[in-house]
Amino acid sequence: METLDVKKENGIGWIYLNRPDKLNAINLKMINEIDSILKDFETDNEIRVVIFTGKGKAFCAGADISQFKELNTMTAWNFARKGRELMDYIERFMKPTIAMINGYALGGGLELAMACDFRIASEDSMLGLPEINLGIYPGFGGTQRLVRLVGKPKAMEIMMTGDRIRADEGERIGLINKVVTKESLEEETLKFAAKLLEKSPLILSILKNIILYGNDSPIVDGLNMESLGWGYVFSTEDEKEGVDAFLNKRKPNFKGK
Ligand SMILES: CC(C)(COP(=O)(O)OP(=O)(O)OC[C@H]1O[C@@H](n2cnc3c(N)ncnc32)[C@H](O)[C@@H]1OP(=O)(O)O)[C@@H](O)C(=O)NCCC(=O)NCCSC(=O)CCO
Repeated sequence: METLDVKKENGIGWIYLNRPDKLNAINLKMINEIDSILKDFETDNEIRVVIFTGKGKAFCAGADISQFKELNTMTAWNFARKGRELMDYIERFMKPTIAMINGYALGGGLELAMACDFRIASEDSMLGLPEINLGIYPGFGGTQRLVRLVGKPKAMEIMMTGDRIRADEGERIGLINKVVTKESLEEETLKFAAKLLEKSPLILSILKNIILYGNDSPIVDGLNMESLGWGYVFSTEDEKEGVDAFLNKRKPNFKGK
């Protein structure tokens, strides 16, 4: 991979954005490489959680601005569409995803983090959607996802001023799940991932699906999906295992079946 470093370890698929000299700015090559590695992780039964992070001092400083001079209406639209489709894929990914934010998460970098299920940030991280300062606006889903995560007034302030916020402010407004020290970032992220690894991967996928699609639907449809799915879950081996383990006072061993 030209723009990524990838590793598979103890059930976790790691995706390191790897253009540190450009603060891991996202170009078309990176979009295609993330898409390709996610397809591999999706079908690899050993991988149960995916973690995104950045090499060097940044998580990701957004889309690669050096490419912008060559863009016209058609090619810019196409680039935004490709970026957005990747973020949609990450959001709908069958397995839990975590953004381990190690520094700047700006523009497309924050949009990538927002497409993940969870965001754990080091205390020195800075977050923002500064596109307005370039005379553009967020194009990888930020205009929609930030509003849903933090509410309209804060989202409008962040996007319309382009101001950066610190990780602790991000946690306060609900954008970040957990802020930790720089030194403990990986350890804390692994601790969080370990909780997910203990659960049934099958039931986690179903639950994620219901939360996401339900959130985009009228509540009556979301509630209906919930109860239908709840019934379905009782036909799985993992439900039998979980209940049996509880009743017999032992730890469950979920198989994802
Ligand atoms: C993140 C900032 C504040 C860091 O500033 P600083 O520490 O001073 O580091 P720099 O010298 O600025 O950056 C080092 C190196 O990386 C290049 N770079 C940084 N960001 C980008 C980028 N987004 N695209 C391309 N290249 C980038 C920078 O040019 C330097 O390269 P040299 O060759 O050494 O000159 C600061 O870098 C910053 O503000 N970056 C831009 C953040 C931004 O506006 N992001 C939004 C992009 S648009 C977008 O994401 C559309 C999708 O919605």
